[in-house]
Amino acid sequence: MAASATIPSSSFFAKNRNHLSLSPQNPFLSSIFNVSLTSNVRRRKQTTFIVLSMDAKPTVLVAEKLSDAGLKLLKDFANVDCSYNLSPEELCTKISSCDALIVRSGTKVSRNVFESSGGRLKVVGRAGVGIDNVDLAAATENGCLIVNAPTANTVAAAEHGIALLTAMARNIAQADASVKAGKWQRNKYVGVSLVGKTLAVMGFGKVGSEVARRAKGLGMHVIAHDPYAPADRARAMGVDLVEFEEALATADFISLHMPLTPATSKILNDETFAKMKKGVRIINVARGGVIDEEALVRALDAGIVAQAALDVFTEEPPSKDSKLIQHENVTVTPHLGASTMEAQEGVAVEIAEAVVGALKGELAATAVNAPMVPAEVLAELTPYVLLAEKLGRLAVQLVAGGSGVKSVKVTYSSARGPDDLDTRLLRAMITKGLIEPISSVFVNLVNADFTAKQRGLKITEERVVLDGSPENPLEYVQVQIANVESKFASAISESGEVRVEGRVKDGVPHLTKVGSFEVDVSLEGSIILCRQVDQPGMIGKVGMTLAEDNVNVNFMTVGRIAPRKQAVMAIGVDEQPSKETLKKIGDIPAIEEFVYLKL
Ligand SMILES: NC(=O)c1ccc[n+]([C@@H]2O[C@H](COP(=O)([O-])OP(=O)(O)OC[C@H]3O[C@@H](n4cnc5c(N)ncnc54)[C@H](O)[C@@H]3O)[C@@H](O)[C@H]2O)c1
Ligand SMILES: O=C(O)[C@H](O)COP(=O)(O)O
Repeated sequence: MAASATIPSSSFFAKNRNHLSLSPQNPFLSSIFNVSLTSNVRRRKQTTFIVLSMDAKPTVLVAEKLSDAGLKLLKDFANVDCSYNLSPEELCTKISSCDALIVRSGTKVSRNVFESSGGRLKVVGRAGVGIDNVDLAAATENGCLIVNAPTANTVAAAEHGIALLTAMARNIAQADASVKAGKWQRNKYVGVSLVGKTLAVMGFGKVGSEVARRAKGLGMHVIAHDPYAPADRARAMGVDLVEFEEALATADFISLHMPLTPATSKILNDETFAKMKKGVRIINVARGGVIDEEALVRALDAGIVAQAALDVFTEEPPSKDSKLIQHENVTVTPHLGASTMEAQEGVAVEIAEAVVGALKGELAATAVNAPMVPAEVLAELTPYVLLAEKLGRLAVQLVAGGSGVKSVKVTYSSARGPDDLDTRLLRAMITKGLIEPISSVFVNLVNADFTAKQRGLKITEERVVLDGSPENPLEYVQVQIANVESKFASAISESGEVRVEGRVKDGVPHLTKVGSFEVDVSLEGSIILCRQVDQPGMIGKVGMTLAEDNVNVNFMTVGRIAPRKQAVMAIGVDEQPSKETLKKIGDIPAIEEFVYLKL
């Protein structure tokens, strides 16, 4: 009857720069990928499992050119299929045999791609920043993790922005073409100076702030508009954060550095061009879609915009006879912002590490559609995450019929302040525990909230703040399911819900309450709950019945209202008892009800 810990301590975690490495048996691994070290690719209901057995490597499809350094990292871990220029149909066909996909901005990762993968595609790595070419909603619905490489090309993009700014101001591209055409037009290509001019940086994030820093070095007066940027960061760089309208009205140059979102789509349009200073110059190394390109042609023709320098387009490549591309006051490059040797090597390594990490079950620091939890927080939360899933599993199995579960309340009790506890991970795992035993749906950290919503499962969370030393992140977690009947009446609390409560003891999750009965059983193997009239010999009788079936008991406790009154016995078992054995337990005269629960 000795308890045994399921979570090794120090060897369990191996931290690296961005990730927390976890052993293959860990909760995140199974949560994100359902990886098994021993099984081969197999179907579980509708879900294909990724397999990391020694002889079955995952397959990574690299759909756009990636630097050798990144490819090498991938090849050390996976089978790598470099297939460039695939048509959408070819991509959909290939994807069903791939566990991961790596793209740049040139590949549309549409809903069709996720649906065609049949559940096998577990991670898409975007070797760059912008993820507007990936259908994030479809990825999330299909439980596919999206990671990007958000930092390695920042400087390259900023340098390209400055290159376009200076080239445009001095007509470099046009003058170059003219000289090569045998002309010598010194009067035609008189430029404008930058020093003392106002540059409005629209989007003061990574690239925008690097552009601002460089423009200050050129002697420009830099202002920025970004509704989400902290003013003190801008102030520290000598940049004034201003409202959108002010930026439009005062800038001599406008450089765009915001992501393409529904809010920024065509943010420069007829109406906004009309508010600009006559003769303004526009630089775009963000995304083509932030400008209404037809309106820009009109503004150029009207002389509102004197010049534009564009690296990105609504459609890439743009049509050859596009009026915008051919406009004599427009300088263009074919989406070269991130295209330096250094940046490409950087993004390739960054994305390869993130994809390999994700395939190993690590939580990526650059996850776009899953909770990003710092490694040290994750290390502390791990046993609680395991506890959360198991409590969800137990609670739903206690419900008669199971599927009527609609309203779940989770209570986290902690001596830490509410801001110190990120419950997204815990909520996702409770959701997984609640849904998986009663459905064919595969739930992971990526799709947990979506799946709960889709099933009409409302999960409310409550914090109980305890006095005392906040040594542990949590004291207990309680899961209550309202408006249901239980197949084990003793699991119903005084207030009428199915209730289970658990704690982590010495790093091991324990079930500590069922209904209003205190119990104490480590959450490993499976559990038998029996309600009986408290009397001598009960532990022996049940223990012997299990022993006769060669079922090993790993833990056993009795929680009772009072001596010789009603009691709930919780028994942890390593093996599944046979039906006959369970019947024999039920037939022991003092046992009033019992339930067998798989963890
Ligand atoms: N041309 C290229 O090759 C290339 C290379 C790198 C990045 N990019 C693009 O540049 C853009 C910026 O990249 P980043 O790495 O700096 O991203 P980032 O997330 O660090 O910065 C984007 C900034 O835009 C701000 N923003 C959001 N909505 C805004 C709005 N309505 N108005 C003003 N600001 C708004 C955000 O608050 C954020 O600070 C992205 O679109 C990215 O795809 C292009
Ligand atoms: O968003 C980005 O990172 C840039 O636009 C670069 O895109 P690319 O990887 O296609 O060059």
